[in-house]
Amino acid sequence: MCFCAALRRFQAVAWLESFVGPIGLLERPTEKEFVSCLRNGILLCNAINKIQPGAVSKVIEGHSASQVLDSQPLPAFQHFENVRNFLVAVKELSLPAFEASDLERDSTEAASTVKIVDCILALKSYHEWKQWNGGTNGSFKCARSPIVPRIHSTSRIELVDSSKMRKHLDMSMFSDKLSHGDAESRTIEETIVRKLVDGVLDTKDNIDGDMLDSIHHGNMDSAEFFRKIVSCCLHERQLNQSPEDLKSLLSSTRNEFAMLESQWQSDMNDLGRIVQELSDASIGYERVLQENKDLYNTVQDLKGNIRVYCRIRPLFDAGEGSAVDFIGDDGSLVVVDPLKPHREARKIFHFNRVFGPIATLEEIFKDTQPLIRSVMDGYNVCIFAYGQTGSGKTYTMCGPSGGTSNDAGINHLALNDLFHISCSRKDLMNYVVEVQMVEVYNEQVRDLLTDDFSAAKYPFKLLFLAAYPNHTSSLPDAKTYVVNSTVDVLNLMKLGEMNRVACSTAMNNQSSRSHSILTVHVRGKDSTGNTIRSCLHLVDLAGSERVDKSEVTGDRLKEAQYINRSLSCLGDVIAALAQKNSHIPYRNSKLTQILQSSLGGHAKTLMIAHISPEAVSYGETLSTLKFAQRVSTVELGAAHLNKESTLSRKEAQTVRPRSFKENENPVPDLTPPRLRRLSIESSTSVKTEKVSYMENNRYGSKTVAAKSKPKPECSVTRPRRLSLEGAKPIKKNLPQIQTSSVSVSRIYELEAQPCAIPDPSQQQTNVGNNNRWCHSSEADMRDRNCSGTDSLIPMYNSSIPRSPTSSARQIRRPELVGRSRVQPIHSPKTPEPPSFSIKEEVQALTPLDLSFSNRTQIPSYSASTTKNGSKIKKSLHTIGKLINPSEKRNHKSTTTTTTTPIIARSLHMNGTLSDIIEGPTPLTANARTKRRQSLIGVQNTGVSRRSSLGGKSSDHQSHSNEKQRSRTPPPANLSNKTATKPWF
Ligand SMILES: Nc1ncnc2c1ncn2[C@@H]1O[C@H](COP(=O)(O)OP(=O)(O)OP(=O)(O)O)[C@@H](O)[C@H]1O
Repeated sequence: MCFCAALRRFQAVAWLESFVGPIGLLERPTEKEFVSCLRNGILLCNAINKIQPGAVSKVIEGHSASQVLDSQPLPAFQHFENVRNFLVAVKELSLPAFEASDLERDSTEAASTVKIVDCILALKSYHEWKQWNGGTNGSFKCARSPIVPRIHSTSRIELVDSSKMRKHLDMSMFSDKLSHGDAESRTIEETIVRKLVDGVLDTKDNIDGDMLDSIHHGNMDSAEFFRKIVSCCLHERQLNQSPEDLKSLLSSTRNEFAMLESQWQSDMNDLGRIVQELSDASIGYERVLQENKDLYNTVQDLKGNIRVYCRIRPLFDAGEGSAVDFIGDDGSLVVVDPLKPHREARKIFHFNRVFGPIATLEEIFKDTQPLIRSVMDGYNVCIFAYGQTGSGKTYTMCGPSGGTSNDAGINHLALNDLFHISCSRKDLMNYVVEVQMVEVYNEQVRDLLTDDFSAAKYPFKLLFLAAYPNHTSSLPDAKTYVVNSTVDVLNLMKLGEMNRVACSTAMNNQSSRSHSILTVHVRGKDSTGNTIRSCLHLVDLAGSERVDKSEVTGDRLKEAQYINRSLSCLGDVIAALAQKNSHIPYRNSKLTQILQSSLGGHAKTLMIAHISPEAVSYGETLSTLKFAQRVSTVELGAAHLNKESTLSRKEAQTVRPRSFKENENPVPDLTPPRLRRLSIESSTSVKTEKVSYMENNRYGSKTVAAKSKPKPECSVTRPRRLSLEGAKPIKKNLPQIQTSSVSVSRIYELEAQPCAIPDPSQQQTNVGNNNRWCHSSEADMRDRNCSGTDSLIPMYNSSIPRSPTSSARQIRRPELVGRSRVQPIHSPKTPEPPSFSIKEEVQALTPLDLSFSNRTQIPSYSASTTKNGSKIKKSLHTIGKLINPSEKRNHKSTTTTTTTPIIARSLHMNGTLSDIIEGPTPLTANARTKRRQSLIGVQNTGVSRRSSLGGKSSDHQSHSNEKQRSRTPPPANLSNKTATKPWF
């Protein structure tokens, strides 16, 4: 039996009944009943006419359905006419037809019935298509019947595939094959699937025609087709589910969803925990990195390394090869000789930062800013530009056009920043900024901010700051101007630049022939009375040059030799510092003397090494880079904070010795401590006492406070301070020092008391405009040996170019665009030689001043050294005891360092204070031995310890001794051109 055909038949009957009305058949009629019902053609004609009105124009009505069922034969013509008309109409609609004979009663066959059923179902599909489409859109394409059965026997059905060979689906064959075992199991499986497909096809009459085509053409295999059908059925079933089913489905879905949700929640929690852990780890890592960085910086700060930046000037000729091969973000720099890139190996250098040719001044300043800011916190800072001539030092320090506000250099930006900070902290602290500007030209120090350039003004004498702790300037004779804004400083800088010696050379048409030093002194005082004092050196060195390249002669050649020599001395100092030598040859040049506090003191120092990338400068570039690399290894020791608290000042005042008056200045310490030789651990306490001492000096008080609170770690400096306490008798003969002391203390007093400037007309153009710090009266000014005109600063027209000249720039009096008054603060004058009676002094001393008595007695010994050798020995012994008996052994070396020079210096205090001014010379062990021998009369050399600076022939031996001690060469003989070879 053909299950599929039967199903389709029933479907056709059901449709006919629903479409044309009751046809008198059961729900599932047999083939015979089905055919009989249709035989007269009336039902078929009615159906097609209903679909396509008028398709069969005349339907011949015949027997009723009951007559048909009664199997009464109809007249043949009637039967034939209706069926023929119907088949014609069907063919016109391009629907599958059948043969009229298929409706013959006695010839009922499965195949013919199938055709009739196909035709009826095609009509149904056409009707549905027409309804859906309205019959207007396209033409109806009838799906082909999936099966055209041919019945061979009652139990055998042959499926005809339209395109392929026939396949037998025979149940008997199926059962036969089942018994053939596994070999044919696959075929069986296929067969089963096909059977199922048949069933589905019978029920799913609305299956997409294309899908049917696909399976018939073999484009889709049966299994796939079946899967699609089943999923479709399942879907339908779900849609047709009852509300209860849906409810249960909903609740189960909800449960599933809740479960998924909780699962998702817990997964998210896990994920969150993991992300949190990762984030914690990453934050921790960042923190550790930051800590490492901070620690590294702290170590660097403690070591006090000089920071070194390198700046590369752009090529003048863009087509030329550059010596710079690579610039790394980490401060590495690779250079190679552009002329021999293959033969010469590349050289790698490392600095704190490297700025390429396109780096702007703002970028450089950004990295420099923290240093400058620390000036306002009380640290001394030195920034100096180094490099060969024409490499861009002046460009960096002063800006492209010499420091105009449009193109600001480091100097300008730094001062801008200082004033900005000063302004932002004005509620917390009152700052006072003073400026000095000098140049070192041919080993002479000249004030660039003076309008009096008579030769008598220079050379200046230099102070050793360590010997004058109450000074922030080593140049007391250079004019100091109080400034209130960057504009003030710019005006002063313009004046300084105008006065600076510059000329044209083959290497640079505006070559600076001197080292210029702009010094900014900062004093700050907060509401509680705490003060800070610091200074910022901004140094534009003259460039090293090869005289053969710069093609200079005459005066220019002499200048070049001086420049090279002083740079060579700078190199010597750097080398000695890098090697931690006991002797640092600061005194070999004025430049190193001035920079001593920055290079060897506890300052923060930054060197900006400049290089020219041209091939012709490759040799000098290498020299500069090597020098800079070496500088970066120099350890300065931790930078000192120059801060003083009110407490320490009060403490010092309460224990002030009875025998001394206010405003009496002690003799400066002759033997400044080598601060950088002190251990970092003790630096804080030393610093505190030092500051206290400094302030005491400022107010003319004494430093007995230090004595009243002995601290073992301060033993290095204390004896020296004690030794200064007894300077009162000497001070009587030092009126200028006394005056200057008043001046400095007045500054602090006047800070809170604005006072009038004597000449109101001058007040109008007062660049400094600093009432707080001006001098109170003309008398004061006279006291300070300062005339009214001294305080007048000519304001030069900024448009005046710094013209290159073939000779050293004459000190021109440029056009004045206005005269402004900046109140100069005069530093103390150079003290005059003391002349005093030692005996008187000894009598005047109290037991408290025993240390000083030792010191003051010593000059008398020096006068009679040969007679009183034993006294000297005794004196030395006493001094040793006074230092600190318990520490004498432990600090043997430091004690010697601090005391011996005092004695040594005192021994040679033969009535002039020039020695004091020039400061002490650190002594090596060898020198100390010699000195001691001379003291005890074993060997009296009688030589002066004058430094190489200004050393006269009488100092020759001392000089040669110094030469022996120092590993650095003596000052070159300037008359000898070949002798001026740079250190590097
Ligand atoms: N970064 C730069 N960008 C553009 N031009 C520069 C730069 N640096 C320097 N120059 C130019 O190079 C020339 C030489 O510069 P500068 O005078 O600053 O050199 P210097 O090192 O100070 O020389 P000297 O030591 O002889 O005084 C100037 O014309 C300057 O404008």
